[in-house]
Amino acid sequence: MTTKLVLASNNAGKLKEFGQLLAPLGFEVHAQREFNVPEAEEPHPTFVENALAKARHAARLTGLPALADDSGVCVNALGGAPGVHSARYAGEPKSDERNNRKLVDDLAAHGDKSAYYYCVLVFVRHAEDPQPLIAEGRWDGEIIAEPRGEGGFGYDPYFLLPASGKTVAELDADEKNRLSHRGQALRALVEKLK
Ligand SMILES: O=c1nc[nH]c2c1ncn2[C@H]1C[C@H](O)[C@@H](COP(=O)(O)OP(=O)(O)OP(=O)(O)O)O1
Ligand SMILES: [Mg+2]
Repeated sequence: MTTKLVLASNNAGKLKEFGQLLAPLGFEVHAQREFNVPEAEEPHPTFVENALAKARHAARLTGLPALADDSGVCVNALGGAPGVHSARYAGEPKSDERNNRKLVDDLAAHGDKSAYYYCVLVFVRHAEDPQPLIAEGRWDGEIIAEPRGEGGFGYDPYFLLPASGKTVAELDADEKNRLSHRGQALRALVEKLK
């Protein structure tokens, strides 16, 4: 049986990746935009609380099971910033270009460029689900000052994978999904759905 679910995100990059990751698994996936679900508030200090808020919001407004992702880049020399604030690091309106510029500027004086992507996924069967399924993923790398590559989204052109010498934006979609924080989290979540 195929499970129909709503993806509680308006981020085009995430939606594309979830489409690729979920397609082979037999889910019928709909973006929340198809149901005119407005962006949820994300006021919380943790990824898991924000992901839960997004999932409940989409489930409440659609009556469907919902999957939400809260994610970001955490930079060690910056005490874990931008972290949960990654999407709005350089303020409103959200802008990947300004976020990336601010990140590079903020890191310029630091020798330690190590960072990691972090993703929490929350699945709720309905808005009041007392047992949300939760999974996480982490992906280590370093922040570089000059962008490279055209793939991915967000911070990817500045996120270097030292093992391959490539940025995430230089990976093809399948490679990114195999390695990424989001791919890891989704595979862990799917195990819990079984
Ligand atoms: O694989 C990734 N490659 C590059 N950048 C990424 C990735 N994963 C998260 N990120 C960055 C983008 C954004 O600056 C923040 C997520 O913020 P986050 O609030 O979870 O998502 P969002 O507001 O863009 O869309 P939505 O809340 O509708 O899902 O972390
Ligand atoms: Mg957001």
